[in-house]
Amino acid sequence: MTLPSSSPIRVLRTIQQVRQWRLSCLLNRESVGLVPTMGALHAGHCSLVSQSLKENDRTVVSIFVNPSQFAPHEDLEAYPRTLDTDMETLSNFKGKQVDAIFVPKISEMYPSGITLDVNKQKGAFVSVLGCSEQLEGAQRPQFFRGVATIVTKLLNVVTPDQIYFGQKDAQQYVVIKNLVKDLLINTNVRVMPTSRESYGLALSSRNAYLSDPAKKRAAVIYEALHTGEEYYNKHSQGNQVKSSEIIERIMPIFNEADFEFEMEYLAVSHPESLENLEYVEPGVGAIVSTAIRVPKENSDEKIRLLDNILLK
Ligand SMILES: Nc1ncnc2c1ncn2[C@@H]1O[C@H](COP(=O)(O)OP(=O)(O)OP(=O)(O)O)[C@@H](O)[C@H]1O
Ligand SMILES: CC(C)(CO)[C@@H](O)C(=O)[O-]
Ligand code: BAL
Repeated sequence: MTLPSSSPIRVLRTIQQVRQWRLSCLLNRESVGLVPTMGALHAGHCSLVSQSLKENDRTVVSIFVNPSQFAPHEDLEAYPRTLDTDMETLSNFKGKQVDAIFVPKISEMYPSGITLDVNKQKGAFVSVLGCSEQLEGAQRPQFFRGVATIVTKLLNVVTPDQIYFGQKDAQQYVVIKNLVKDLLINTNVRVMPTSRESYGLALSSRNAYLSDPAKKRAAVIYEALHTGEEYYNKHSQGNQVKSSEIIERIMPIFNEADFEFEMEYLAVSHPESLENLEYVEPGVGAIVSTAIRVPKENSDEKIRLLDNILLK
């Protein structure tokens, strides 16, 4: 896990190293962008990095598979870890380069230790009020608390001018925006559009669990959401549109899919509060989001994928 000695990218492993790096940026009056990731980098992550490179003097990418956002039965152990390839990917940006990669150990980020059992976690974990019990929050109760905790820690360590998230994990960025606002954290939360395969499937590190044919089949997720978007765009010219009508356009596409899937939720939510919406008002808009478990090829195992569409 090393970069070529000629690489200008600094690999920071401790909080102290990050703080020193950050201080040097401050002394040079350089703005800093932070892109938090769990690694297994793909073009979606790279779009966040490119944006940060454009908008800041310096960019740091964190790579940390955060245990506290996984429940004990989830895929923490199996989660793809491809640090060498990730470092290569981050070294290969054309033009302006990433300045630093932060790759902390678990003990660095969780000095009081950590257990995956949310009821036994000690130390300062960040509770998220409001939207934590809906959608992802209902399906993965530990998820928002874990994400809010690690992102707060990263913000405390890096103090970036801007922090970058992807539209794909819509509920995550809504939670983070609320957290930054409510805890009066001095950073700008930037959200970048979802990068997709040419056939529509949202890029995701967990796609690595699927074969190419299984990924192609999973493209039905985007096809279905896009059908809902088209319906909304056609009927929303100055009018509110009933959420149930949007859902009624989306569901048949899923039902015609030629594989067995499990839908955890399909919801039309307010873009800022994530409250369930009965009607979508043009100008206010909505997030139509879904979590689907799609089968791996030749296996009973199902992989959980997220996607969403932003209605304007
Ligand atoms: N397809 C994508 N387009 C744009 N941003 C993305 C995309 N996929 C992930 N991101 C963003 O990259 C950041 C890091 O995400 P993460 O490392 O968890 O990757 P991921 O692909 O979302 O992984 P997972 O499969 O675990 O959901 C998050 O802000 C996430 O929203
Ligand atoms: C924001 C994040 C890096 C926190 O671990 C993670 O949830 C992710 O990659 O989306
Ligand atoms: N991108 C979301 C990270 C997670 O599912 O844990």
